[in-house]
Amino acid sequence: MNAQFASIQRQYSPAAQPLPVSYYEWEYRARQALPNGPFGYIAGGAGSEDTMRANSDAFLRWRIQPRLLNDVSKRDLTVTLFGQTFPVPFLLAPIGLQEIAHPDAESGSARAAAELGVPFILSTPASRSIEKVAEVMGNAPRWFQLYWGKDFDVVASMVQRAEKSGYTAIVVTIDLPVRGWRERDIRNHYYPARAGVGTANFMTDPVFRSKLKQPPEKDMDAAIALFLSIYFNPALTWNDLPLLRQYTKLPILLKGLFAPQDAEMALQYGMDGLIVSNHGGRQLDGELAALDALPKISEVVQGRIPVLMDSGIRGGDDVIKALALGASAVLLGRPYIYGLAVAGEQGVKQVLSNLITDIDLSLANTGRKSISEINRSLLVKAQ
Ligand SMILES: Cc1cc2nc3c(=O)[nH]c(=O)nc-3n(C[C@H](O)[C@H](O)[C@H](O)COP(=O)(O)O)c2cc1C
Ligand SMILES: CCCCCCC(=O)C(=O)O
Repeated sequence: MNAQFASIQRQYSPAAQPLPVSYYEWEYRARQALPNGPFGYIAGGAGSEDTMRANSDAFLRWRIQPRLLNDVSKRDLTVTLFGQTFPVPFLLAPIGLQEIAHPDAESGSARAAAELGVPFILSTPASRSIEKVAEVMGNAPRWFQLYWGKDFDVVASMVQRAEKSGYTAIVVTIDLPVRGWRERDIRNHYYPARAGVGTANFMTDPVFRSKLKQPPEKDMDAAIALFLSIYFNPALTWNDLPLLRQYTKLPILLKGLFAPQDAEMALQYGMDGLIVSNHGGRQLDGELAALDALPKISEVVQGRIPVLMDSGIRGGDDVIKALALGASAVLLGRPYIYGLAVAGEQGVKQVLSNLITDIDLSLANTGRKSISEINRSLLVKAQ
């Protein structure tokens, strides 16, 4: 582990500050910190939350079989994606509306990520703008997640703002043509976007603003109505994808991909990367666990483009299992938002530094020295 992580680990060690350690403690403390509405929005999934549970259960069906006596005194956690080398094999998943968790919001998460060199993926429905987050991150690595709404002028404008502000990849999320059936939100009557939460990238967008009769500062209701009317785009198809290429030179990844046939399509359409994800079980209950979908997708792709994965990553062993099943890197979702909810930026930093240490120790205990040495031979199916 490099000295920077070691010193942050000491600075934020649970002994020095009474912050949680395990995922379950963070979740418990977040539940205490937040009202029902925001907590349910973050923690909840679609329907009866079968898929959300399946995401975690899937990791239990694989067991790690270490190979020992292999001098693991020096270890390398780096991964290289699209020519950029990152110090750890995970990125922060795009999570919108972060101000419902804590006033530090995306600025806090992005600052914590930047301090540790963990790449941060900013969401389209963020509560802090593309430019604001770029400002707090300096030169630290960041990608932009795109919800491709109904108004392509606005979509293109956001992508170009991201490119100009130093984001180095575009993640197009394709698994939200419409909102999922989220029972906790229905029960709690919780629809924060209707109150304008998560609209920072729209309210600051010159093209979006040009479509309003009055600026949002003068008529917020009309601005929110326009946002809601263009946000979801159930009509999007594969044939729309080439258009995006005309507006950016950045690598384009598709997030939310599940079927091997769709992986074939993504290759045909020249996509640069894929993220196997079921949105943390928030969209379609009954879907396969994300980890179970990963091996077939990586078999189709055969290493031609990076395949990333999220939905259910909680600890270092989960990261190792996903990498062993073909992921080039993984995305961390809810765990860091619970860190944000409990202790703002410092909570995120603690969650990240714990995970980094956990991955490092787990790697050593598998008998591997580097992420590139992780492969399928590390795993056996649990009986
Ligand atoms: C509160 C919340 C908001 C999210 N917002 C977005 C988003 O704006 N864009 C996106 O692509 N995915 C979004 N996701 C999905 C995450 O990127 C990721 O796929 C998911 O959290 C992975 O599941 P896990 O957190 O259970 O590991 C969101 C997830 C949560 C929990
Ligand atoms: C109208 C705003 C919807 C935001 C969806 C964000 C997301 O991906 C999620 O909640 O999941």
